[in-house]
Formats: sequence, C-alpha cells, structure tokens
Amino acid sequence: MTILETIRGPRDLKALSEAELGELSEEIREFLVHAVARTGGHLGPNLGVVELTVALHRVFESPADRILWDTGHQSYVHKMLTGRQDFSKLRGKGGLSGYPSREESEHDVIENSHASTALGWADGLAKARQVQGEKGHVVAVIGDGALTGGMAWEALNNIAAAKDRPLIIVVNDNERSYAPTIGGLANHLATLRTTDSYERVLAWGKDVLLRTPVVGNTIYESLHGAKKGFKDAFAPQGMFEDLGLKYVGPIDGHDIKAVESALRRAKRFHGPVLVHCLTEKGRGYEPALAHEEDHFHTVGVMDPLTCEPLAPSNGPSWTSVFGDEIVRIGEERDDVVAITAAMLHPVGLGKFAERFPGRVWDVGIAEQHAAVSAAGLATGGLHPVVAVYATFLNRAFDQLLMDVALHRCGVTFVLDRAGVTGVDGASHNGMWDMSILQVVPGLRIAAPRDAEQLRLQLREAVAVDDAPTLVRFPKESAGPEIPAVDRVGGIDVLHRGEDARVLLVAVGVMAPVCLQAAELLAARGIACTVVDPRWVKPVDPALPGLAAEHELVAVVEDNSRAAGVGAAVALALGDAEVDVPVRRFGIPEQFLAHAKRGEVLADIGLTPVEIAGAIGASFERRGVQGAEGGAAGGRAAGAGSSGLVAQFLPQPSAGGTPSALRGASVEGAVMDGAYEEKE
Ligand SMILES: Cc1ncc(C[n+]2csc(CCOP(=O)(O)OP(=O)(O)O)c2C)c(N)n1
Ligand SMILES: CC(=O)[C@@H](O)[C@H](O)COP(=O)(O)O
Ligand SMILES: [Mg+2]
Repeated sequence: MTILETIRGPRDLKALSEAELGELSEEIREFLVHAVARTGGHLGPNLGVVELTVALHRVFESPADRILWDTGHQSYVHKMLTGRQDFSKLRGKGGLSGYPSREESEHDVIENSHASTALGWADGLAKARQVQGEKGHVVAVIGDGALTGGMAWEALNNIAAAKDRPLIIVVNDNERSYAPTIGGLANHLATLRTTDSYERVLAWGKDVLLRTPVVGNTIYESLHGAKKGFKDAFAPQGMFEDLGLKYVGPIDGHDIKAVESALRRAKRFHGPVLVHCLTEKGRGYEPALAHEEDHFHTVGVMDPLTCEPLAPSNGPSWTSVFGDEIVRIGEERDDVVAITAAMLHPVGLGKFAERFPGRVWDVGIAEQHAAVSAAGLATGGLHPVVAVYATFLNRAFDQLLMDVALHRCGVTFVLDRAGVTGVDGASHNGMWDMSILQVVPGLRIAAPRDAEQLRLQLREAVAVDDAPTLVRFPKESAGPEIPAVDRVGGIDVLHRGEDARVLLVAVGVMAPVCLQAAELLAARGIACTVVDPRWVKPVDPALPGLAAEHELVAVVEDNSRAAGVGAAVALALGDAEVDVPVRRFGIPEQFLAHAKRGEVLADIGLTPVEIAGAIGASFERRGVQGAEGGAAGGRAAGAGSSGLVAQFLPQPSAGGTPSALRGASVEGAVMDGAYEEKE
C-alpha cells in the first residue's frame, strides 16, 4: 500500500516523517500524471502545488481553518488529501469536479473557477469570524497570475487596512499564468524572487545550520523567520509591506519543511500576512516543464509517456479558424490590434502575436482592463479585437456598456467557449453573454454556424468602427460547412419545407441541431423552414415577416433562455404585431453540473429529438384545440389565452420533470421550463 492510499484526510498527514513526506510527494505526482492523462485536466498547476498543499494541510486544521483556492484549478492535490482519490471520472458526469465543490467536501469553499476572487472571499470570511468571535484561520492560496486581476487588489486594499484581523495569503508564484505572468506585479515578484543574496544566505542557513546540533535548527528558524530589518537588507519587501501586509518569503514552495515553517510563523501573526512561495508549474514532469507555451496548464486525454493526444480530433477548432482569419485581417489592416487576458494561445491569438508582436497585448487576468483599454485604443484610431472566453466577459459587462458602447467605440469582442463547455462545470459555460449583452445599446452580436460564417462575420465585425461588435463561438471543432439555400434580409435560409408551419430560428452552432429537428418534424407531417439569423442582435428586420408566414416560431440557442435571443425575437414580433407564438429552446436558468458538452445538451433538451418532440407534441395538442380555437396560422397568443399558453408550458413527463430538463441539477427550472409561450 502506498502512503497516499493511507491518507484518508488531513489528519493522516500529521504523523508522517520528513522521508515519508518526500515519498508521498512523489506518489502524488505519479498519481497526477497518470490520472490527468487519462481524463484530461489541469496537470501543470497541480504538479506545482504538491508540497505546498501537503504543508498547508499539516499546519492548518481544515475545515475548521478555511483553505481557499483562487480559481481552483490547482485543487486536485487538496482533493487527494481530503478523502477524494477516485479521479477516474475527473470532470466527467458524476465524477469529481475539476474545481473545489461544496457538494463533494466540507473542505471546499469557492467553486467559481473565475480567477482573482479568493482574497475577496477571504476578507469576507475573516470579517465574519471576527464579528462572531469565531476561532480558526482563513488561508487564501492565490497564483501570481490571479494576482494580476483587479479584484485581488481591491481585496488586498481592504485586507491590509485591518491590521488586527488575522488572514493568511499564500502567493503560489510559479511565474506563469499560462504563459509567463506579465506586468509590474510580475516584475516586483521577480525582484523578491531573485534577490539571490537573501536566498544565498538562506541556502547557507539551510545547509549548514540544519546540520548544526542543538542550536542550528533554532537559528535557522529565526533566520527563516527573520525580522523585516534582516530581510530588507537582502530582499526589498516593497509593495506588500508598504501596503501594510506582513511579508514572509520568498520561500521554496517545494520544500515542505520550509513552507511549514513559514506557515507556522504566519499562523502566529495576529494580522494579515502574505507568504510568498516560489513554485514550478509542471514540477517533476519533464514534458510539462519543457512545454514552453503553458507548462501543461491544461491537457487533453493523452499518453502519459509520449504525451501524444489520444482524443480524436474532428477537424479544425473554432479557435484555430479565428486565429488564422485574424492574421489575414491583420495583414490587410494595420489598424487592427488584439488584446488577450492572459490566454494568448487558448483564445487563438498566438499566430497574430507572432506575426504582429507590436499589435497584441496580454493585459494579465484583467478582462475589465482589456475592455477599457480597448475603448482607449479605439478612440486612439485603432480597431482592437478583444479575445476572451465567453464566461469571463461577464465581469467586464460594465466596461463594455459604459466605456465601449456609450462612446460608440469600434471594438470587436471575440468570445471563445461560448455556450455549453461542459467539463469545466457551472462557471465555465459561456451561457450568459447573449442575455446580459442584449441590453447594450448599439452592440451587434454575431453567432456563426460554421467556419466560413465565422470568417465572414469576423470581417463584418471589424468593419464596424462606430459601435462595439461581438462574435461568439463554442469550444471544440467547427464542424462541416452548412450552406444557405436562400437569403432573406440578413438572414440565411438553410432549409425551406413545403407549406412550412414552423419557423426554426437556429442561433449559430445550433444550426445542425435545427436541421435534424426539421427532418424529424417532417416525418411527423410538420414542415419547417430553418433559418440562421447570423447577426442575432439587433434582431433582423426581416424576421417578423418570415415569422408571419408560419404558425409557430421556435428559437434554439446555446445560451440561457432567460433574456436570450429567443426573448429578443419574441419582443421583435410583438413590436411588429406579428402574433405568432414563439417557443424558446435554450439553457434553463440553472447552473449546469460538469459533464461532456453533448451530455449536458442532452440533459437540458437541446437535441433534435427533444426539440422536435416538444414542437410536434404541441402541434398534436393544438390539432385538438385548434378546431375549437379558430383558424390555424398566427393565432393571437399572449398572456391570458390559457388554451395556447397552457399547452406550451412544460408538461410533466413520466418522471414529473419536463423531459427537456431531466437529469440537470434544476433550480426553479420547473417554472422556467425548456420552452414557454412568448411574453
Ligand atoms: C477571470 C478569469 N480569466 C481567465 C481565466 C482562465 N485561467 C484559468 S487559470 C489561469 C492562469 C492562472 O494563473 P495563476 O493564478 O498564476 O495560477 P497557476 O495556474 O499558475 O497555478 C487563467 C488565465 C479564469 N479562470 N478566470
Ligand atoms: C481554469 C481555467 O479557467 C482554464 O484553464 C480553463 O479550464 C481552460 O478551459 P479550456 O480547456 O476550455 O481551454
Ligand atoms: Mg502562476
């Protein structure tokens, strides 16, 4: 039995000898490489926090002491030490989440996977403890990358203000986000890191003193815990100390004894203290250390020996299509520049940066700054393209609204990972953008259905220089091209059934789903017209006219149903006094549990079968009520026409939950339903 197998919880760590701790660290690394290679996940970050996590759980008493993980992608070791070692379904349906999860363990607090929030959480928790006179430490582990996020500094400002409120910040400094961390902070951390005189003395202390009988250890501890004066002589403490935080470090984050010693000192301190640990992302696994791009920040399913990807590729990814096209655009227009928030390669700007090094900026994990600086760039005469994951744009909503849109800046936002991403869990799905951004005056939103449309719509977007534009596409492969058979206004007609009764509005990547649903409906004698609006905001003026030719409109989007494209279409039909019922298929208002994208879409009913089934069933019911309720075609259906409205509300399936919602972790979705009569 390995030592790791004996660890059922943090208590089991306490009695381990130094040698056993070294062995345990090796076992953990071995476990991580094989487990994460099998499922995919965050390998590099977790290899970098093995000793740090062991030390944390030896010094503190989790869960009485709260250990918070910023972003949480580096919490696998924490999970292994708190009773969770079955990684066989990591990030898979029913398996361990890739982030902390309160459902999984009392040791977990922050689930959100969005960077730079842990210090804020810690500030709140520490205040709550102080107000309630509760014992127990609050420890926040934050990476050097997450420390470049504005929220971290808002929190630091508050934490440093309370000299008497104990709170421990552990900076896990591996000098990288994905790529090397950028900016003034990174340089400051480097100063602290590379003050080699301090480190030399420290190394000497560790080497000589620890071998000195009796007094050696004590002297080493005091050296290591040296007062400000000593360290100032060797390592400028600067910013953190000037802020009012006690600074402890830099500490070798892979030396369990050293980290424990620093944490114990921090534990005794009756105020906010920052422990600066130096770690290596990908530590102990050569292929990760050699991987310059991101030290295996995330890996797909791969062979642990050769690192060859084992998951089949289904053709070019949406990201690579964007990455190639933006370079072509950059060749033609030297006013086009680009911004990334610490994710140059993940968002596909690697080639652009290589080709135009002076026209791309990595602003750190700072999406709000990305948006505001883009407003500046646009006002300065350039056309910035801000490329972020859809879910991370949430935090830059106000900057998009009040800095970019209010000033009618020609900025193009490119949202990768829009829609259901799946394995990264609830906080990573790009499911809110087409809802929250509906209210931004002047913003135009495009949702391409295939690679060719992405290229075209990206060009249409960067051609607009007096308003913000946004192009959004999902994770994974771009799929086959879907040709249009006609164009009405700005709308592509993808399929026109004879005597069509249903207008299926396919938003972006839901086009194939709608085409298949149309086939299923045709088999039930219900012909459809399938259209792709391409630009979903504002609603194309030709849409109400198209709708008026049908008995029912169904809008299908990989976005929240609440206030999404479907709602906008319903509004547009109402404004045009086109009284055709609108049924909205999208993501119900709930947080989606982690699973593969296809599994999640099936769970929430965004599949051809479920969509066709829901539409077909309502037509069959209408067939009965239709005779009583007047001519087919655009019957008025608004609030109060209970017959029509009733039939569009979720009909309890055998399991009591509407089939479209079966299997998802539903909160309030019964009221929401997977489809609903237009308001
Ligand atoms: C708001 C936000 N933007 C971007 C990301 C994507 N992201 C996940 S981890 C990461 C890098 C984090 O670097 P760091 O905090 O240093 O942690 P490390 O991976 O080095 O341990 C980024 C950019 C995110 N999770 N949240
Ligand atoms: C933790 C984080 O936010 C990123 O690392 C994210 O998990 C990457 O997602 P993709 O794997 O879809 O690029
Ligand atoms: Mg880092």
